[in-house]
Amino acid sequence: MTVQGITYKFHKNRNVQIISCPFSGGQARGGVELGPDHVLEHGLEKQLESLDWTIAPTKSLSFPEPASDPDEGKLKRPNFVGSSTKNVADTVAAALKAGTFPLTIGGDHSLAIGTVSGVFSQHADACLLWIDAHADINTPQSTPSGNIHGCPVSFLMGLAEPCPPQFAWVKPYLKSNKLAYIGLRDVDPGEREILRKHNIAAFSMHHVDKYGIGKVVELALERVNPDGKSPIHLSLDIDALDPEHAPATGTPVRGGLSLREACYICEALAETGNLVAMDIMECNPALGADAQSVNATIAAACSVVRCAMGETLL
Ligand SMILES: NC(=[NH2+])NCCC[C@H](N)C(=O)O
Ligand SMILES: [Mn+2]
Ligand SMILES: [Mn+2]
Repeated sequence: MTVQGITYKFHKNRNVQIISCPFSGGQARGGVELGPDHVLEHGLEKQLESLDWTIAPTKSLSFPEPASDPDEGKLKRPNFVGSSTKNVADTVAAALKAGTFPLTIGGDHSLAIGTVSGVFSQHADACLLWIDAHADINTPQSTPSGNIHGCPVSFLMGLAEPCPPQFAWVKPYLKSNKLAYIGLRDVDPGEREILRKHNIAAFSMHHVDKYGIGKVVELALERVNPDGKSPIHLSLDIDALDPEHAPATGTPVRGGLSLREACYICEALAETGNLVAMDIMECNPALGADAQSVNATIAAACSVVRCAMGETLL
């Protein structure tokens, strides 16, 4: 692939399927369902076109709320999240079957139950890079909040026992040696135990400071993709970034990634040539202190996506 005289070794097939997911059922704060429209209004499609991607007509999913949705144990809105994420899984799988790169814009991070299921249904040997302040690996028992956006990884790994019936369709594709985190700094006690028990590659902000982001990405890829052959799914929660850069999000945590560190992660994954899907999640335009902080958050989301799609690699 040559663009303006520059040869790219990554993203051999530059066809992207944007999947807009205005979904907020995995947490309690209104407004995260507005994220996709804001990101699209920021001009993401044009930006990707200028990076020489062919854009399939954007798929905008709609998520009908079930008439009745009682808690399942501690879990809130299990029917809504279960059916919505199934829809996302089918859409992501179809995008991959059609030879496109699924770029899913959330919406809250429970959507990743769908995106990751869709990717692993097509690429059984894939690995998952989860860039987030949070581990999102609570089980239905360990969740302190009952918000399912704090639980997707446990469902994907089959750690929820018994599995809530709304998520019986989720296959436990994700093995502990195919998952790596970067950016963690707010991990619940139950999650900490799970990460240790399963020996999951978890790089916190401490490791980013200690080793530098370049080394951390290298270490993460060594753990989940030692032979360099696995397809990579990148699931990026905008709250991985420091609230200075991305304040408009539901669960901000201070002391996060700089914009450049987040961009670097995306560039390094693009550079592998193995990136097959990306999620950008948890932008909540209703939560910025003012228009400027919303705009900064949306601009940061567009930046990291462009970096993952090849912008800054020359
Ligand atoms: N996707 C997110 N922003 N997740 C935040 C999760 C917060 C907390 N660990 C919980 O389980 O409720
Ligand atoms: Mn998070
Ligand atoms: Mn998250």
